[in-house]
Amino acid sequence: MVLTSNPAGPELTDLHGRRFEYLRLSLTDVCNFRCSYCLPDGYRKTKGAPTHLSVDEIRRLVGGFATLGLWKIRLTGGEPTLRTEFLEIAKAVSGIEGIRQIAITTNGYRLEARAQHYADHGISAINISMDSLKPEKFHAITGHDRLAEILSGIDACKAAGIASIKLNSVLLKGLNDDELDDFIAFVVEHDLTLRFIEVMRTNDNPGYFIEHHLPGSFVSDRLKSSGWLRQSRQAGAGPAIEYANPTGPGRIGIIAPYSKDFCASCNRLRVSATGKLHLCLFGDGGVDLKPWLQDDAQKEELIARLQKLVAGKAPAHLLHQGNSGATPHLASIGG
Ligand SMILES: Nc1nc2c(ncn2[C@@H]2O[C@H](COP(=O)(O)OP(=O)(O)OP(=O)(O)O)[C@@H](O)[C@H]2O)c(=O)[nH]1
Ligand SMILES: C[S@@+](CC[C@H](N)C(=O)[O-])C[C@H]1O[C@@H](n2cnc3c(N)ncnc32)[C@H](O)[C@@H]1O
Ligand code: SF4
Ligand code: SF4
Repeated sequence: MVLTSNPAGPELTDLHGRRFEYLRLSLTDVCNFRCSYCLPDGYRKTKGAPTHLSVDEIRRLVGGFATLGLWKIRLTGGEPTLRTEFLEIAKAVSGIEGIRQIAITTNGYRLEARAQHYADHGISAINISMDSLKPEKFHAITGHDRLAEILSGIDACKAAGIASIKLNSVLLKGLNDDELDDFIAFVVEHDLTLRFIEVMRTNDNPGYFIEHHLPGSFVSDRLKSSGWLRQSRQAGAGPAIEYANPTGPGRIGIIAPYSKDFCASCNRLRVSATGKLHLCLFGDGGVDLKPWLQDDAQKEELIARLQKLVAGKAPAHLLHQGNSGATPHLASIGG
């Protein structure tokens, strides 16, 4: 039996029997990196683009979701830490009744200096993107020579007592697939979890996808042959299948959206930086929630709207048919 986190209250469910307890909230589309699979030409401002949600709008939004049983919020982007009110937002969200975890996904920007502030403002889980352990290759993939900063940022997160620290590496044929053993040695040495993400096709990267996509089995075959043990999924966890080192510390996860039944256990929703609800990473253009975030008195209306919209979530993405929905790149929606 699955226990609900909101036993007395309403829930967010869809017609395929999935319950949603995890919100990925993008704080900004802006990014300072130029990852080759995401924003190879860097962030470009579009004229007349809608403004991002204010702190008050975010508070109302998360309050509505929390009433519907969502307890985990991941702040993402673009690069979420570039948002000037980042700490204020983290603090505001962590104080909302029912919210049990504030997580962030970051490229590690200024992490060493800021990790303690993050912890002090209620952030207890940090996922850090790190696509290579070789400085030159890291630079080539992200457009920035900042691997050393990430490494010292990881140490700072540990020192700040961040309870969960994970690394994300997009698995890229011909770019970092030769580093698999180095990544494994790194997580064992540093007692960390690293997840390999299969590169996903978006509307902007079809050629790149064909050139660099590698199935997650490239990693799982290697792990299984060395005796790594597949773990069961934790409550509220993302879609990664994780393996534990049989002889010591370290975990490796695989996020394989092209694998069978990947979407059957989908437990997350997304809201873009401008306040659009996206039912799927590869869905349509999203539904604007801003009109229901203007006054605290709109909460009942917001909740009713969320329940109605979420009920209609599609069963799965259509990536196998080469259909990435309306998603130009993952920075537009927060990954
Ligand atoms: N297709 C798809 N990819 C996802 C989904 N969730 C996460 N990913 C991919 O995995 C990347 C890293 O996810 P994270 O931001 O670290 O979040 P998470 O995997 O939910 O992390 P945990 O909460 O620590 O389990 C995302 O940016 C996406 O590229 C999902 O629901 N669908
Ligand atoms: C969109 S970024 C946003 C947060 C932050 N800027 C970062 O890079 O961690 C979130 C995650 O999406 C991953 N990502 C971006 N584009 C991707 C793609 N096309 N396929 C797979 N993962 C992708 C990144 O590697 C990163 O781990
Ligand atoms: S993956 Fe993250 S860091 Fe890289 S360009 Fe996209 S949003 Fe920026
Ligand atoms: S692709 Fe869409 S339905 Fe599938 S797991 Fe991701 S968000 Fe959920």
